[in-house]
Amino acid sequence: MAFKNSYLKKVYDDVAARNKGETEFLQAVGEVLESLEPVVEQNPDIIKTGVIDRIVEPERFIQFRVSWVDDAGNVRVNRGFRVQFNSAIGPYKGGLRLHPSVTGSVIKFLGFEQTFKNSLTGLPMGGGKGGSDFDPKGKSDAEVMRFCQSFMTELCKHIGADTDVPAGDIGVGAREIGYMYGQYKRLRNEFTGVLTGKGLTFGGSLGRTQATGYGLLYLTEEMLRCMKNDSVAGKTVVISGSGNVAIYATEKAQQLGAKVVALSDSDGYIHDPDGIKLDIVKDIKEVRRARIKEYVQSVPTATYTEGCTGIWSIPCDVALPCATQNELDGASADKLIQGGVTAVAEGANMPCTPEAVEKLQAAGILFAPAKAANAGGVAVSGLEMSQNSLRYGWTFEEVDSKLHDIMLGIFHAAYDASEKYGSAGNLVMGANIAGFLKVAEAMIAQGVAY
Ligand SMILES: NC(=O)C1=CN([C@@H]2O[C@H](COP(=O)(O)OP(=O)(O)OC[C@H]3O[C@@H](n4cnc5c(N)ncnc54)[C@H](O)[C@@H]3O)[C@@H](O)[C@H]2O)C=CC1
Ligand SMILES: O=C(O)CCC(=O)C(=O)O
Repeated sequence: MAFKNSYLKKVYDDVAARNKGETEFLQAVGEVLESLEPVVEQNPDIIKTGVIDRIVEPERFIQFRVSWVDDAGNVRVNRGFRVQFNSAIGPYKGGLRLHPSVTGSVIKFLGFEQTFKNSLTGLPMGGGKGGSDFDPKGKSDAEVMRFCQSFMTELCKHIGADTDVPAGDIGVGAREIGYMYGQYKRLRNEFTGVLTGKGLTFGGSLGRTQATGYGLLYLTEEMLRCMKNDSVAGKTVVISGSGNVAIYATEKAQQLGAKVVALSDSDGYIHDPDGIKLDIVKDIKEVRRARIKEYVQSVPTATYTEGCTGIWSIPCDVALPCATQNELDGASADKLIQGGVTAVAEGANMPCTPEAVEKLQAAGILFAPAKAANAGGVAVSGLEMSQNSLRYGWTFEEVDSKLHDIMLGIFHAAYDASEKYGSAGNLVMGANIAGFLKVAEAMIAQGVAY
């Protein structure tokens, strides 16, 4: 990390010393602190409030044992986490990830980012995140249910509709939220909006399934319109991943008139130059929970290639990384630039490495960071909380129109902050600053012992 400001360098060094080896968390903290240099320069009094020293330390970090019994009768043990990062502007809010790569560092980076993302939505939500190193791949429905029940048996002691409201993330969709909600209700005997992403028959919001992918395209469209007088229509788009975010990003991109030519999973990627047939992908991923390579059995003109990073060699106008953190590195950024990319927007959380972001920005590529670009999911989660509190449900069109307005608001908040703090068009800096300022103001108003 290259800090010009000695105070920010000291904050970063303290975080690095306290969180040794937590590379993902340190990467996320370093990026935000770098963005705050002009804020500290313009308002040196902020140092005395200690708000920056406080915002990088989670309010609470919970780690717990999750034991469950597999179909063969064996006892299995996983590690569960919930980080309650910041509650200055609302109850902790953020998803749960089930993936073998989950560690304390991954959960902390996600919870830290969530704090600023939630602030950008304009809704009253603090930052949190959780999950487990449980691997849902290859598990039966009954095993997933038993795991989710055991996980919630501990998690329910720490969450609540006005305290902390988890939702889905990688490996957690409608099925897992249903099992967890059922267990919460059994244990607590209360029907509240304690989770979002719920099924539509028990308090879920229309539009939550589509929200992150649709929101990503609403923001990308606004970025192209305002910064390049252009639009998504007619563009060739490459999207990584083939989960919730990637599928609904593809759907909205196609509705806006773009051609999506590639998708991937953790084994490899498909390239369909004629345009991805989304109904086939939905059947493979949402119904059969199978691998993306099966696509070429239905579409023989498409190709399948093993490995994840090759997808960025496919020439495109717009690239939307929607799989996982650090999936797009400096070499992949070079390939995208050579392939003529003009805009990159992050659907996943922190999918581009710092080197990739630097290269894309230096090449003049429009770049929308995750905190802004993928905030649509949590925004509609916030709308689900509102509907639960009202004991009411809005139509799909009502939710979608609010989502659209929120995403445009996020783009303009980030753009305006980038201008005000001297880096017009640098949306990484703008999103970090705009997200930070609201949380910081609330923390200062609430006093030092939060
Ligand atoms: N679901 C949501 O509402 C939101 C999700 N996100 C982020 O979006 C990303 C994707 O999440 P979801 O779509 O919800 O998860 P998901 O579990 O529905 O799908 C994840 C997909 O990524 C693929 N994948 C995993 N590692 C990969 C790799 N190295 N290369 C290529 N593909 C890989 C998986 O095979 C799967 O198809 C994550 O970073 C998540 O944190 C961000 C905001 C909201
Ligand atoms: O809907 C939510 O509460 C969380 C979504 C999420 O995990 C994210 O924005 O990364």
